[in-house]
Amino acid sequence: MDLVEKINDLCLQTNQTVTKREGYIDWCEYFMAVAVLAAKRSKDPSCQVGACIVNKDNIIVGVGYNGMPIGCSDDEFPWSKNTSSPLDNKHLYVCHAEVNAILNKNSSDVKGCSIYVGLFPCNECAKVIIQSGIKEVVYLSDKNAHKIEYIASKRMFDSAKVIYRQFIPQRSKIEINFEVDWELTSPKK
Ligand SMILES: O=c1ccn([C@H]2C[C@H](O)[C@@H](COP(=O)(O)O)O2)c(=O)[nH]1
Repeated sequence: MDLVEKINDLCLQTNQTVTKREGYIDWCEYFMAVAVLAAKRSKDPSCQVGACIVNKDNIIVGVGYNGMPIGCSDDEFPWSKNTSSPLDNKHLYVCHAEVNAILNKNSSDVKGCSIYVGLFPCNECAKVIIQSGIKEVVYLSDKNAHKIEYIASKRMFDSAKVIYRQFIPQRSKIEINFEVDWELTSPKK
């Protein structure tokens, strides 16, 4: 319990005005955290990407991460790249996080939505993002900015008027603790 929570707890016990909790995460942190959490489902040993699509009402309408297509076993299909045999390269098979998030949508479409992604989208994802009507891309890392696929993404986004902006975290981490003591956090009866 932090100081404000302790004061509020005291206020609750003595029937005094209680102020709202501090330290809560804002919308952008929340959506990017969902994308980062989704990435933890990825089986790709070298790069885990997550994506979270949000509508204008701040409702999450799709989440995805990079993985093998349904029915293509994570244990049978390759996770290597730079292989001598091109057919053993993961890039031929993996569905990208952005595409999975769009395909997983729980709304009729994703027009006008924003997509939060760990990694700036490649050119193939950029095409799908544009065609789906997504209007904003918020990304954490642009580590591939020098590669032609990513230069092409920006060229297409600029032409199609899809806004892209980097998410600059105001905190280095958000902790998820499954061992919450609900007795301590619940208001007293
Ligand atoms: O926009 C993108 C770009 C890449 N991915 C996925 C595809 C792969 O599983 C990894 C990239 O692997 P590397 O080892 O860095 O080549 O990321 C994606 O989901 N979205």
